[in-house]
Amino acid sequence: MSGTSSIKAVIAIGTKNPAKVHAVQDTLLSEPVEFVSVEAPSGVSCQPYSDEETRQGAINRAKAALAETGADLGFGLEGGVSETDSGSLLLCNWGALVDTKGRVWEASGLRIPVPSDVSIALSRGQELGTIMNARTNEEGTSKREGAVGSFTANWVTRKEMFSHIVKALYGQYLITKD
Ligand SMILES: O=P(O)(O)OP(=O)(O)OP(=O)(O)OC[C@H]1O[C@@H](n2cnc3c(O)ncnc32)[C@H](O)[C@@H]1O
Ligand SMILES: [Mg+2]
Repeated sequence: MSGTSSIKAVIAIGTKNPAKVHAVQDTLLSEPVEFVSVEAPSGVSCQPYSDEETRQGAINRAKAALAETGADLGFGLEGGVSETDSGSLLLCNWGALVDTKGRVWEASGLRIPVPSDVSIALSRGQELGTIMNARTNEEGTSKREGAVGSFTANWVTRKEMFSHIVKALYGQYLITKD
């Protein structure tokens, strides 16, 4: 049987975390693309502690995912916290999309205050995922609803939050790629 097969762009996703992988795959479901997910180093600390570090982690992951796979596009998504002028913490999340020409598109997502008990644990050097597991008495919260889900009674989940970033990245890419 012969058929016409359209050539699909391959998108590499720089993580194995299902909350992030599904955010990309489900958001771009109707686009002419294929997906591959790979562990990609963020090149920043496990728990980024500023907007800039979180943003850089997303860019590094996107570039590493592209380099590891030879895909057409690479997505990097990174979660972190950033300090306000008054010293309190906000959850922050960043995404980057890169292409084979070295172009980079960026977007950040929802910011929401981190409750003070969680902030204190973070300031002692613990990773947010670990703190949230202990706080909810569950394992793998960062792979599901995430801290943002816990702080919003699951009105905003980690996947949904990253989906918004993915839309902002892909939309920017579509209008500037040519
Ligand atoms: O496998 P990777 O992709 O690294 O997935 P991760 O869950 O470790 O995700 P990040 O490195 O991007 O996140 C940094 C830390 O923040 C935690 N985290 C959990 N939920 C989060 C949320 O809603 N926003 C930001 N960070 C979150 C996460 O578990 C990590 O400890
Ligand atoms: Mg991580």
